[in-house]
Amino acid sequence: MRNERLRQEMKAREGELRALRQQQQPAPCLPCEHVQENGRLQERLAQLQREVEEARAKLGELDLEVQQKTNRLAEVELRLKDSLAEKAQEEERLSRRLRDSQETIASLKAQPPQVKWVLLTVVESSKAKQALCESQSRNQYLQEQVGMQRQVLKEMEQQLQSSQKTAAQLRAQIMLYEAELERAHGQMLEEMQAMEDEKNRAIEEAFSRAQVEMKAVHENLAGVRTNLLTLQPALRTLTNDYNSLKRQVRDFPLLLQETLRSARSEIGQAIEEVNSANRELLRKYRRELQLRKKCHNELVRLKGNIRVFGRVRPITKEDGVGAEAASAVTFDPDDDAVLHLSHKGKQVSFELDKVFPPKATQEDVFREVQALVTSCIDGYNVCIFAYGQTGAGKTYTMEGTAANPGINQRALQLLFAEVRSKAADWDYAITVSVAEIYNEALRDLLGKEPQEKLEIKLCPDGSGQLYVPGLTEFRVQSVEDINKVRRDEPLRVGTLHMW
Ligand SMILES: Nc1ncnc2c1ncn2[C@@H]1O[C@H](COP(=O)(O)OP(=O)(O)OP(=O)(O)O)[C@@H](O)[C@H]1O
Repeated sequence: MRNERLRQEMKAREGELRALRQQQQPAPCLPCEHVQENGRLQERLAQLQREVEEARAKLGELDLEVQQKTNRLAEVELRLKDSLAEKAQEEERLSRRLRDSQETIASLKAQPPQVKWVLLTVVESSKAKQALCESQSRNQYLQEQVGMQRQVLKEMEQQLQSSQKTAAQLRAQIMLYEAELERAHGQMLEEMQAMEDEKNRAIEEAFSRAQVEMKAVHENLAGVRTNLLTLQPALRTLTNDYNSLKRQVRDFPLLLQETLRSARSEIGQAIEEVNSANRELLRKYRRELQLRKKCHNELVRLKGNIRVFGRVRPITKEDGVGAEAASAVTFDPDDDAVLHLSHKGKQVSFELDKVFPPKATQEDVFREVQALVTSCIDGYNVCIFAYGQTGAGKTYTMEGTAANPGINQRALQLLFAEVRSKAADWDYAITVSVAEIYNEALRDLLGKEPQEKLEIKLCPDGSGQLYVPGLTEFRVQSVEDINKVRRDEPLRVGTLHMW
């Protein structure tokens, strides 16, 4: 009963396992840890099934063994029964023969007195003699018969005794057989009980293991289900995204071809436009270049290649006091190119390209030279330098102050502004070098060895240009870069070279 119940429970668990496996099968999802966990659970289920199969096979073997032993026992019992029946029949037959013999003996014992009387009467006549002879012979025969019967009786008694002995032996043997049978039966029952116990134990162990595993499987399955439920929206979103991406990928070559075609035509059109614009710009540039060169040449022709400006600074307390200090320099109100200097009572006049009076501002001075800066950008060499006695205002004019910068700062601002405005069409490289000529010696003020004397040489390209081999150059991108270089080594001379 218990085995049957366990079998039914095992069948029910197997059914649950199959149902779980079927539930797990249709979940082809993305490769994730749940799939791996499913794989592990399936392996575990397969292992449990194998264990159940093994237990079932073992149970079948035990059943077979019990069946064989039961059959053997039934055979032995049957043989014993047959043997007992045979013995009982033999005993019955012998008893019957013994009874017959005893009856025969008893009947023979009852006959003798009649025979003796007949013998006496027969002696008197021949007939009697004959009868006597016959009786005698008959008597003889009967006696022989009696002897024979006695012999038979004796034999039968012996046979009976031997049969009784055999029956006793058989009974003892039967008892032995019965005892042995009982013992074998008990042993068999014990073995059957042990096997039954072992089988039950194995089934219970397998069942409890299966229950534990089933519980774990259920828990894992619940977790997997929960994860699947939480993953389903994400999976749906991913599937939608994937489908939309697939559509995009499918349509992409067409879209790409279309886009490339339109881009090509746009680019071709743009290139054509740019080319025509470039051609137009080039034409304009060449025209402007020619115009500028013409202007420059005109300027040079009109103003001369070398221009000399005079600037009279305001009177300071270092100039002394008095009328002489105040009236040392006078101007012609009608000509800004003439300067009169009073020297020892005589007036000396100087004619220059332009004279800046004390009231002239830094902007006024720079306006006069700023065309030279643009000439520098156009490829002409320009040199602006200040000359004068100590305190004449060279540094003020060239460098100026932070609040009121001079030619240098303004020229650099203009230079970089011009370069920036042309940056789309031109590449400019601006470098800074600072050199000093003092007592006929040329020194590199930005070099590592400022005391080292350098030389001025003619360019070997035959252009007639001068250059200083080994002069340190710094590439600069802005006015601030130049000022930084100059902060490290301030210009000692108020001179600006551009080339
Ligand atoms: N146009 C001007 N307006 C106002 N102040 C000026 C002007 N020119 C020069 N000064 C002032 O005169 C003084 C001397 O000028 P500055 O130092 O420029 O002379 P310098 O020629 O460079 O002298 P040095 O050769 O000795 O260096 C300075 O205080 C300067 O501010």
